[in-house]
Amino acid sequence: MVDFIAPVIVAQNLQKKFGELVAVDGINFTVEKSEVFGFLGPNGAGKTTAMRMIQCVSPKDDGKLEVFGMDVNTHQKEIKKNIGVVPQENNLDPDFTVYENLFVYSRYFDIPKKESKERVNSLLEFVQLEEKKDVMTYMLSGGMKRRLILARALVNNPSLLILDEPTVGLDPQARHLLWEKIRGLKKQNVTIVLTTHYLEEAAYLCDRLVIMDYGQILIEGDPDDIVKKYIGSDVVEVDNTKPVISCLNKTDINYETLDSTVQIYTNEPKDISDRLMKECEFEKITVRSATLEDVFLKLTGRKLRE
Ligand SMILES: Nc1ncnc2c1ncn2[C@@H]1O[C@H](COP(=O)(O)OP(=O)(O)OP(=O)(O)O)[C@@H](O)[C@H]1O
Repeated sequence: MVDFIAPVIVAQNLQKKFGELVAVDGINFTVEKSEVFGFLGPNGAGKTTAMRMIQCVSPKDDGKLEVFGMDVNTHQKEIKKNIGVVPQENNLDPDFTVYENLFVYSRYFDIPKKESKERVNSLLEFVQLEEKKDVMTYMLSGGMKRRLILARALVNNPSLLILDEPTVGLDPQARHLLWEKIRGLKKQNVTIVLTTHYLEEAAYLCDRLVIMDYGQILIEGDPDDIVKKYIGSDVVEVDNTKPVISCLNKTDINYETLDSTVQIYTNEPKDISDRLMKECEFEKITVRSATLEDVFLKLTGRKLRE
C-alpha cells in the first residue's frame, strides 16, 4: 500500500468521447485519502467510463487526471499496482475454485507464495467464504460471487479500491452483507471510490458523492447535506388532482408535480400537513423523509431508476 497524503485522485476538466458521444464531459472532482467517494447516477451517466480512466484501462481524451499524484497516461503501471477493482460484471474464472481464483490472481503481483497463501486465507475469512474455498465459482450465489470479487480486488493490499456497481442485482440481504464488508474496509482507512444507481447505497456508504447525469457532475457534497440543502428534511405528498392543485394555488405553499403525486419539500412537515388539512381539507396526506432520489428528481425532472 502506498502512503500518500495529498488527494488520492484529482480530476480537472476530465473528458472522454466515443466518436461523437461525450461520455464524460469536463468533470472536476477530488478524492481524499481514507474517504468513501461515490458516483451516483442513472444508466449511461458516464460513471463506468470515469472509473475506467482512473483504472488506466481507458485513456482520457482531455483534461487532467492524477491518481496518487501521477498522470494516468504516463504512469499506468505504478498506478495499477496500487489499485483494486470490483468491476460491474462477475468476471471470475469459471475453471478455478474459489481459492484458486484468488491465489492465481495473487501471482500477478510480486507477492511471495507463502505470503500469498496467508493473504488469500485471511481474505476468504473476511468475505465469509472459507467454507466454499474448494467450490467451483459457478456454484456460488450472486452475493457470494460479488464477495469473492471483492476479496480478489484486495489481494494486492490496494491503496485505492474501485467498486463499480458493487451490489447490482443482489437481494437486500446479500446487499447488506456486502455493505458491511465495505464499511469494514472503510474502518481500515482504505480509500474507496464507488459507482451506484442505488441511492440507499450511496447514502449509506459515502462520505461524499457526486450526482452525474449525461456525462456531467450536477452536484457534489455530503449525502445528508445535499438532501437538506436541496430538499429539506421531509417530503409531504398528496394526490395530483385538479381540486388539489387549485386549492394549493390559493396558498403560498411551493410544490412540484410528479405524475400522480404533488410533492412539497419542507423542514416543517407538521405545519404543512396541518395547513393542508385546514386550508384545503385534504384527507390523504403522506409525509416521508427526503432522499437523494428527490434531489435527482428536482435537478433533472427524472427518476434515477426509470
Ligand atoms: N466503449 C464504448 N463505446 C461507445 N460508447 C460507449 C462505450 N462505453 C460507454 N459508452 C457510452 O458512454 C455513455 C456512458 O456509459 P457508462 O457505461 O460510463 O455509463 P454508466 O453511468 O456507468 O452507466 P451503467 O451504470 O449503465 O454502466 C453511454 O452512453 C454508453 O453507451
